[in-house]
Amino acid sequence: MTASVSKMTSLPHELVSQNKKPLLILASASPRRLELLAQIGIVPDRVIPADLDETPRKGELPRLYAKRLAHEKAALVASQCQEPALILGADTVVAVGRRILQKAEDEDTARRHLTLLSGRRHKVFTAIALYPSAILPDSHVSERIVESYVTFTNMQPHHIDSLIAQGDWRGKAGSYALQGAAASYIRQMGGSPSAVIGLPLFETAQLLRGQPSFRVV
Ligand SMILES: Cc1cn([C@H]2C[C@H](O)[C@@H](COP(=O)(O)OP(=O)(O)OP(=O)(O)O)O2)c(=O)[nH]c1=O
Repeated sequence: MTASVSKMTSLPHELVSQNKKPLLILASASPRRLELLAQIGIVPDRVIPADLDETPRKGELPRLYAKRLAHEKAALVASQCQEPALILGADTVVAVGRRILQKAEDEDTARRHLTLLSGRRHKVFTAIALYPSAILPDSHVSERIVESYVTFTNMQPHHIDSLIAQGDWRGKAGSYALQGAAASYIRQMGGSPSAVIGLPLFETAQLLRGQPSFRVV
């Protein structure tokens, strides 16, 4: 597995002894996650994407895959962090039964995903994990996994072609964006809209409120 994270500079240890608020680090390259955090008034001190091999293990179930990746992203950044910090990792997985629809690399794959999703209900699992850096006292690892479902109406090939042409499929699990043009084909959804878009806001705020060293209003 290849893994890398940008180098961080360390801060003086007085920060810990003075019990100052730790940094919040978002371990994600997803612009959606940053926007969603901003929606609840949270601006991370740093954004440090974790560069991981995201290949599912053979036979890995979607829920466990999402959970594993959220933990791995947060743990990787935490392991290389020299400052008192809380590190938030997240992963969103679109699943049809046991089948995981990963972010498509090309239009043909995205078209296959949308064709599969057309006229049926699927699940979206988003896992979040919050890790303290080694230097942060009185903190613990915490996690939440949120299961949502989304039902697409029947889409004709020209509807799918139009979605593909608009480009929303890029970088999205399942090759669609609930927050984009695909919404005009989504008959129903249940669970957490913010989780489908990448970060369950209620659960994220819960995790942060549960950390003694971090205050969220
Ligand atoms: C289903 C769905 C997914 N998505 C996005 C959220 C995530 O950014 C992405 C799922 O891929 P992820 O691997 O969870 O996240 P990422 O690769 O964007 O970022 P990182 O791994 O660095 O944290 O799909 C939407 O924006 N809208 C949707 O409706």
